[in-house]
Amino acid sequence: MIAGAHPRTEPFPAGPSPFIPVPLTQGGEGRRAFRGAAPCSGLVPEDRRFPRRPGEFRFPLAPPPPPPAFLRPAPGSRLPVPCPLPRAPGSRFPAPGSRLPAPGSLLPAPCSRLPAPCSRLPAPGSLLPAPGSLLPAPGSGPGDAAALLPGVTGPPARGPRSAALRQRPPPAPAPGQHRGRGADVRLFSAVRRAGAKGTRGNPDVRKKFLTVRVAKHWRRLPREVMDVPSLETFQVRLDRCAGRIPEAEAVLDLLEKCPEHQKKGGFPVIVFEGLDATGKTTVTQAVKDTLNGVLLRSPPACISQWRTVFDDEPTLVKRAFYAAGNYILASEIAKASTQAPVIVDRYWHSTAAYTIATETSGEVQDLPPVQDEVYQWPEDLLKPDLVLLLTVDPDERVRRLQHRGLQKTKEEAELEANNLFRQRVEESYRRMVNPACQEVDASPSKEEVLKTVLQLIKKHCAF
Ligand SMILES: Nc1ncnc2c1ncn2[C@@H]1O[C@H](COP(=O)(O)OP(=O)(O)OP(=O)(O)O)[C@@H](O)[C@H]1O
Ligand SMILES: Nc1ccn([C@@H]2O[C@H](COP(=O)(O)O)[C@@H](O)[C@H]2O)c(=O)n1
Repeated sequence: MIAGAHPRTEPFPAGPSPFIPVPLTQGGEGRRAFRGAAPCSGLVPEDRRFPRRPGEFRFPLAPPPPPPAFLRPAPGSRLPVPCPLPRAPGSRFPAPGSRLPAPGSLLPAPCSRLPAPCSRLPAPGSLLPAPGSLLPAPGSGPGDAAALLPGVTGPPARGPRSAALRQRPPPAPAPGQHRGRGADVRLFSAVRRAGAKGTRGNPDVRKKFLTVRVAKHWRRLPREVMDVPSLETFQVRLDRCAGRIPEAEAVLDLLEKCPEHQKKGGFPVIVFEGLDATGKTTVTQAVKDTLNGVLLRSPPACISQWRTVFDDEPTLVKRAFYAAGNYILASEIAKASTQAPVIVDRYWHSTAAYTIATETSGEVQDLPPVQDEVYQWPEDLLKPDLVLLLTVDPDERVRRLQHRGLQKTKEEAELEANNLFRQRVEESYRRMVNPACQEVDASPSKEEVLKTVLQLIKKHCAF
């Protein structure tokens, strides 16, 4: 049975009658206690359970499987000299300006961000820079150099799933939508249109225009962030880093147990979103009690123990973890919503809003424009009936954070210190569509906020 789900034998509503608010609890502690919670033992196989603190464990419990035969060196052949890429002094990255080895050559010994020895460099034309091209200086782009190195955007690391993922054709674009690398396609079609109108017959102008537009776009959002989000995209991303992060393999195992294209049951699914300390824990608990519903959270309990591992990873890996959590959560929602109303504390909008805000800089005007594809809900992820965005006056939010008294995460500290980051997250939430968020001013008292929320639920959800 789903963690936290109420077993039900009779149709809703049973228990306390809906819309009669129950007394409000303090809130806050419950949700936070989830960071590092024990895994759902039923879902995680015995040999895949990890200790609570990530620092206790950094290597797979079992020795890694041998590389597939086609990657093993021929008998009698000499192993390559480890780490042929020159390193910048004191850095894990190759020195800026160093050249990549030829395709098919053997890669260096493991050095945290590089793949296991014996894996092969991808062929030219893949997402990696062409062989012989100059490597960017570490930290030079929004995704930083790590995002360009294998293990993050390189080929899937290993395993039969990797092979299956590689063989599968890329997902077909939705009607009217560009294929996977939408950012490029859109960017270049925009340039071509502008070129046709304003630069016809003047190739020099076109050249300059192209350079400026492309550079500007890449400083804002790396292409991978713009990829059309789907379960497969995130599986591939996790698979690529599974060689060095065993927890990624465990997440993939859980994902494989979730049926694809989950369908909602007959009861409403209501999601609560917002910055930290806006009152999500408090209000979700109260709504759950009032409606006699089921309360679920993202990331779900069975993977939340690995949050600290992924929170320290580059954005693309971190977000693939949270996105995978949303797909696992979807299967919990699908099941629970056949039994009772489902209240969800964070879901896809959180993953998207924090990704967009992290990968951009500057003011809200610098975010991708309203109606951009990045604000769309993934086609293959179960949709809720209603998404409520709790917003609170910034000073009040700081007071609540202090009152909560828990240690701040790195991201929460950044939210507090960096006004622009906070504004970008909130504005990204507001720009999400299909479904869009209904904004709720959560600054008033807990009782008033609950009343407003229950009215909105009554208005938008069929009971
Ligand atoms: N309407 C309200 N008025 C005053 N205080 C509130 C209100 N709602 C919540 N609080 C208090 O603010 C603090 C943060 O609330 P809560 O934990 O519910 O927020 P949250 O959005 O779940 O935070 P996080 O995302 O960090 O888990 C708690 O101490 C809680 O008691
Ligand atoms: N669906 C989700 C859920 C969470 N995140 C990330 O976690 C942070 C908030 O976690 P709390 O437990 O403090 O609420 C949030 O800032 C996101 O970075 C996510 O990306 N997607």
